[in-house]
Amino acid sequence: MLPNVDFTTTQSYKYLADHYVDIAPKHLKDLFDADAERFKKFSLQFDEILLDYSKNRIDEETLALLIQLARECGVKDAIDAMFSGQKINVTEGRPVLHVALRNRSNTPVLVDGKDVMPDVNRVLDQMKTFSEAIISGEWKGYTGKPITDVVNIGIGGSDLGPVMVTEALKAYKNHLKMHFVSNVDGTHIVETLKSVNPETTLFLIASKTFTTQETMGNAHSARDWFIAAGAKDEDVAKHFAALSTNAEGVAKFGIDTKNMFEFWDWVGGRYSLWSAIGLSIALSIGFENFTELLAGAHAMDNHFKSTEFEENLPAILALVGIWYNNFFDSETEAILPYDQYMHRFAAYFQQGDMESNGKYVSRAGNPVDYSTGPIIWGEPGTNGQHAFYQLIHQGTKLIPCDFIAPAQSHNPLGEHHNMLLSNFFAQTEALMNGKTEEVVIDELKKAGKSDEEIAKIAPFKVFEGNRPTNSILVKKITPRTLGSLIAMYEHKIFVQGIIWNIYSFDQWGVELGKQLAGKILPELKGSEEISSHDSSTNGLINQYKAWR
Ligand SMILES: O=P(O)(O)OC[C@H]1O[C@@](O)(CO)[C@@H](O)[C@@H]1O
Repeated sequence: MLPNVDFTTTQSYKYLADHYVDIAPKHLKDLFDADAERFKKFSLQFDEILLDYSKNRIDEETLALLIQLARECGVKDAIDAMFSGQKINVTEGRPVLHVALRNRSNTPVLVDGKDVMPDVNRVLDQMKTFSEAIISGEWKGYTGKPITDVVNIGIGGSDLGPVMVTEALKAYKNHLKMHFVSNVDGTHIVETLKSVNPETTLFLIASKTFTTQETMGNAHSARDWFIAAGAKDEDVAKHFAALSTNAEGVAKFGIDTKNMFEFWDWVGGRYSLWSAIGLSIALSIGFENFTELLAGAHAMDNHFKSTEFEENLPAILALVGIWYNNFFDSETEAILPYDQYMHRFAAYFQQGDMESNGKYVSRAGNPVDYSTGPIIWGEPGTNGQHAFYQLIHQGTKLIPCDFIAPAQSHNPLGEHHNMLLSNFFAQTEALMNGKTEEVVIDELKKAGKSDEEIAKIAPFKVFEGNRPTNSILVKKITPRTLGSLIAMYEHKIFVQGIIWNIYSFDQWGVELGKQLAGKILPELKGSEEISSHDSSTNGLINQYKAWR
């Protein structure tokens, strides 16, 4: 099973705490000035992905101690436990095996003594056959027309992954128009249904549990709309498919289980885009490209489980993140893709990271007394530069940032890509070097400012710098490199959870709100005053009922 080590009691943690005192006062500029080989020492390449982590507040001693920390916390054993199908999702009694979904080597993966690969491949074959029939137009709707629009109805891991990937790989998409409905707010389904024709629309009801309130509500509304448009119950089979682990729930909803694409309870929702939940991806970019996505992730899996931590991209990202989170007290991490197609990448890892490591109870069952999962946020560059970079450059908070960019654009147009990449390079350089008062004053003098004007404005134009970043340069965002990138971040999250001694695989924290919403929903019917809650909740509910 998983190790149960309080990392703050390890020898390497103690050494790191001492080392922090030594390295914290050093400026990144000085670290670079002192070592011409710094970029070479602190960068790694995996296939067509370059990770430059040299603009971090580390030296070789820091890295060695962080790697020692990973070893003392049993990270390698934990990796082996995950890949071998041990039930490391202890609070739900399940293995954590999204890696099996993309195990293109087809080496056996045993769950309760049974190899899961035949089932994984059966569903992949079913996805291939189905997606090819829809894409080719061979599959006809109830009036004999081919499908033109696909509406994926799901939320959380049943939405964020498909949305992020189909957007990131838009350059590979075919003629099918993809739509994603997730919010229970009626606006989401109403606005979507305005733009589609019931005769040529396929609905994918994506839900691991097939009980999620938002998804079931939207699914029923879609079905009501479909029947109200003139279709009959028997036509549902031509226009509704289910992606789920819950065959009983699917049948109860009225979807033919022939149109069900199953996956299993050892697939976490936030790790499910590689499973049947990825059917919308296969429909959007074609099954072959979907298998390329799987292959890229599989390549990263092999790298992760077989590479020493010194050369291990997910491990390095994880350890550098722990350095800031637990020694510099940073609270957030920004993911900044300089690629408009990757505009949902940060949002995807808000669930991936925060639902995994947003935990305060250790694997021993006790509240922890240290910081765990960071707040993940971000927007594509260069837009972020015109929104929140002010705070990253001159705010009082340390915000480690991951800058991601492709060397090749899918839309080469004049100087655009050079302009984009010039900003990608310049921002991490500026965050590292800053701008000294001396330089500011010199610039103001050259601009003809008087000494009095300079004295007034100079302090506001100084940049401390010393703000850490990772730069991830990808040759081109393709299904394969995207698969590797996503898996790299998944494994980074895994390593951090192991070191923080928490369970990264359940999500009990999302349950309480759902339970209370279930109690409040019936109170919203009728017009009587509500008094069963605290005065705030009662006041809000009663005002809502008065106004609606
Ligand atoms: O796929 P489903 O079972 O409908 O769950 C949707 C999402 O709901 C959760 O918040 C769990 O309740 C996420 O973990 C999950 O991805």
